[in-house]
Amino acid sequence: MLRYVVKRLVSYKILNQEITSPVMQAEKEDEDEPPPEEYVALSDFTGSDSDQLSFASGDKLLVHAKPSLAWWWAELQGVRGYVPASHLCQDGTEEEDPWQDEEYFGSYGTLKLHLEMLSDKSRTEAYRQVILSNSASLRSKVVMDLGCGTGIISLFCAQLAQPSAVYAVEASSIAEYTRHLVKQNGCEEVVTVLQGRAEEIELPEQVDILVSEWMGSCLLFEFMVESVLLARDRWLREGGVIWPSSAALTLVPCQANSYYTEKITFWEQLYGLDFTPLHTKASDCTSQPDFNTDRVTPKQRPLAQQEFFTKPMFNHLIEPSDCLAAPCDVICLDMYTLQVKELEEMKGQFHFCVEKSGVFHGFTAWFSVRFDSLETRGTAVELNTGPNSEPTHWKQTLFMLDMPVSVHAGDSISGSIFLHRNPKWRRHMTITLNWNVNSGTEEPDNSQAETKSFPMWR
Ligand SMILES: NC(=[NH2+])NCCC[C@H]1O[C@@H](n2cnc3c(N)ncnc32)[C@H](O)[C@@H]1O
Repeated sequence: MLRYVVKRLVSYKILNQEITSPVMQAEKEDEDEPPPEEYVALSDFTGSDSDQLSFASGDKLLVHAKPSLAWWWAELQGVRGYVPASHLCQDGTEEEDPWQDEEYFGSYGTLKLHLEMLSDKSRTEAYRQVILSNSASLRSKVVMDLGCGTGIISLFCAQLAQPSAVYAVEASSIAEYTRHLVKQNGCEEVVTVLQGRAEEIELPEQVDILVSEWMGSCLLFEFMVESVLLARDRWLREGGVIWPSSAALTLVPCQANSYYTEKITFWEQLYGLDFTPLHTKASDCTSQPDFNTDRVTPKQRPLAQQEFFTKPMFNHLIEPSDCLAAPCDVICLDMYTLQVKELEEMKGQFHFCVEKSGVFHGFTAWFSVRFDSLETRGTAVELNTGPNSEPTHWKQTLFMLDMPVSVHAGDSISGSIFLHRNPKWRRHMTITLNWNVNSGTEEPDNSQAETKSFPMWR
């Protein structure tokens, strides 16, 4: 999953080399400007200041430049201005599959991804422990392993328990090798590898257990969870068990001094020169605009923050000492009742009591999943990807504010998190954080409400 993201980021990197043109490019009028691209407005937008261009759903805009991922320089009926990229899509001629399956399953057809996942001992041992601790109850049961990859979970089932059948479903070309691995380990009597998408393959029977390792960055990126829910509804018999049984997304306000220093403070003193205009736009405006909001366009948002803090940092390792408060589970999923339509927009609230003074650089997120025991009164197994557990290949995800805030013990940080699935790119989402910092000493002041949206990754 992260490797998929890295692959995407590589392609984004190539993309960014094309479009990391400074804002001035957006205003450049000369003839070598590349021809504008035509986009269609998905919804209405009303600009909030003079350099933003308002439009209505269905309007055809000409996009002249993409100086940032969030704001583009576009034209409508001869007038140019900044527009929010999230409101636009290329007209219907765009052929690309919204699930990007060719690239997605192509990336899982390489050993690189499976090597990394199998190298993650916390992840792989958790699934092994689930099978081992439920081996007696797995006797004579029918199992579906959705997205089996190299088949490790299916092989655990055949090696550690005596199920009557395991259907190992894998859409990528790795499935051809998975069949060899099943035979090589003497499991071909029990394990049947079916190559194809779980949504499209046919099983010969209903299953008693549906097991899958589907979790992505911030729990949901890749949205493979949708495939698990569809398989649950189609193949899991009444009273069957789904592993993981539940999942939680956890959030904490945090310091991120080294990352902030590396990307922002770095510009303070460079070889005796002052590069601070790259991280502060104070000179351009009388009052420093509030960068932590979506309303600021590239012109107001400093270039360094725009380039380094627009997207989440997906391979962050947070130290427990960087946590400014006790972490909070902000979104909890019950895999037995969760519906696909609920994946479009998920919301969680939080209220953090700051436990120690420090700099509030942003939020860090991670997830945990739980595997209910098949045995009555049996012990559940948990896989936790947070800072107090053994590190996993998921690491944690860091959401940086453009402007850090000093906080003190006794302050509170309250607000909400929105996971908004991308209506067009179905494996992607935007995570919007809304927060208020309230000093422990003064009356709560809601005018400090902040909001910032982070594309993951489109
Ligand atoms: N934890 C994750 N985020 N990804 C790790 C597991 C992903 C594995 O499931 C396969 N896979 C993903 N979706 C599907 C699907 N709908 N049908 C079959 N295989 C799938 C994919 O090819 C890969 O081998």
